[in-house]
Amino acid sequence: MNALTATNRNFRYAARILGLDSKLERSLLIPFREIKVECSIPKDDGSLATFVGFRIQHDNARGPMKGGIRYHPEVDPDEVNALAQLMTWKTAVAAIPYGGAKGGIGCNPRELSMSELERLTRVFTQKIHDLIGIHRDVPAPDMGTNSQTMAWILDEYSKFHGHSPAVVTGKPIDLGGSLGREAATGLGVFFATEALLAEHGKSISNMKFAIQGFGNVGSWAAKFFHEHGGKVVAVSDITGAIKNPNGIDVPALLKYKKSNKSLNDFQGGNAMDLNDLLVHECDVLVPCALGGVLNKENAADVKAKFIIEAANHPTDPEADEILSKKGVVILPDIYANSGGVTVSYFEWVQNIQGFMWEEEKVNHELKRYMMSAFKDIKTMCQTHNCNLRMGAFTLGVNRVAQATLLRGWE
Ligand SMILES: NC(=O)C1=CN([C@@H]2O[C@H](COP(=O)(O)OP(=O)(O)OC[C@H]3O[C@@H](n4cnc5c(N)ncnc54)[C@H](O)[C@@H]3O)[C@@H](O)[C@H]2O)C=CC1
Ligand SMILES: O=C(O)CCC(=O)C(=O)O
Repeated sequence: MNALTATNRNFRYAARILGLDSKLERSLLIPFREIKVECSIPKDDGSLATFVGFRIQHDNARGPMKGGIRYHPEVDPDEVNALAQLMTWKTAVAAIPYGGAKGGIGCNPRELSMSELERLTRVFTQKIHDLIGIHRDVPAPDMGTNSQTMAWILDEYSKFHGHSPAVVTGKPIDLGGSLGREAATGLGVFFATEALLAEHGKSISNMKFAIQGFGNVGSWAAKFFHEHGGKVVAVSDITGAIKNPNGIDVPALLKYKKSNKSLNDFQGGNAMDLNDLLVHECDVLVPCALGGVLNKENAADVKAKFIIEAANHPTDPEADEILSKKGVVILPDIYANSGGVTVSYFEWVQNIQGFMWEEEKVNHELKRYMMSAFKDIKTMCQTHNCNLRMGAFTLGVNRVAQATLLRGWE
């Protein structure tokens, strides 16, 4: 199912549970602004390459719009639209004063040189600079982008508007980035998993984890699970997948990946088929890569008892139904991966304050926000007798609806 259809369906279901007025429902669903730009750059060999960039600004009732920028060949307007909408509900679930947005460029960053990536990022920034801003829309990294990408956006934006560190988050520390932001999504995933397992009388220790994606989110999450006694029994990325029933030595894998840029031929496990990771024997499945990976084709074969949605919309509604019938507990994306945007908020606050927090304070505050959101979601689940996804959706949608009603339309 298309990402936007799936996200709209979840939103409509939540709106029905909340009994939202149909006009308000329509107003919340339609994005505030959709930006599509042509980005042409000279390649290193002198030839011209043209890419299409998007920034979808979904909603700003609760504050400046916030969300990452993705570089991936499959970026399309519907997916960016869905991801922008998810950011609106996510920032509301996290109770941070933002709306939602998302951006992306349809490109394969693995096939572009550093200087080509820099030119592409600068051209994209030139096209959107007057529509983003510290109190308007604040980008951050997502799949295929990182702190270097944010540094280029900051530099290009500052040429038009003066030095503005708070216009992006997930920046390098030397440019005003926050301590703890790089690890934040993975650490938030760890706190969220700990809270969910505790509800079920379990702990991270000795649970078996299968992790799809070993980039920013997946590698940090794996590190935290491993450090707390979890057994990471399978890991995959775009280059391959490995398994080890006794638990992979995650620090050794991190070192291997850093020097080899690939998981292939890692000696601490056996190679397995990429697609088998999602149905591998484990207690906890943690998708940390693309959307829509759990669908009606593979949901019935999932062995995990818990799914932690570290990626955005990894489970489509058809899979949701199959998995819930099997009794699999799913911790939804708009809560599970909200640690990233929460520490982005701390970064923005630090930039505005002109004051840098200790990493310990960042992580302490992150845990506090994650625990508080979990409690709020559980309350919604009890109030509306619904699962965790609808608990999170009703929580987020209700907060945005209240802000919208309070502001009015005049
Ligand atoms: N970076 C962040 O702070 C946040 C990221 N997310 C979400 O987490 C997910 C991952 O994002 P990042 O880690 O930032 O991206 P990344 O670009 O750092 O890493 C993505 C990983 O997925 C792997 N991958 C791609 N296709 C794959 C496939 N078919 N099978 C297995 N692995 C595959 C890549 O090789 C890479 O290891 C995305 O859905 C993103 O939207 C959500 C919240 C915050
Ligand atoms: O850190 C941020 O502002 C956004 C992170 C993001 O794109 C996401 O949570 O999906």
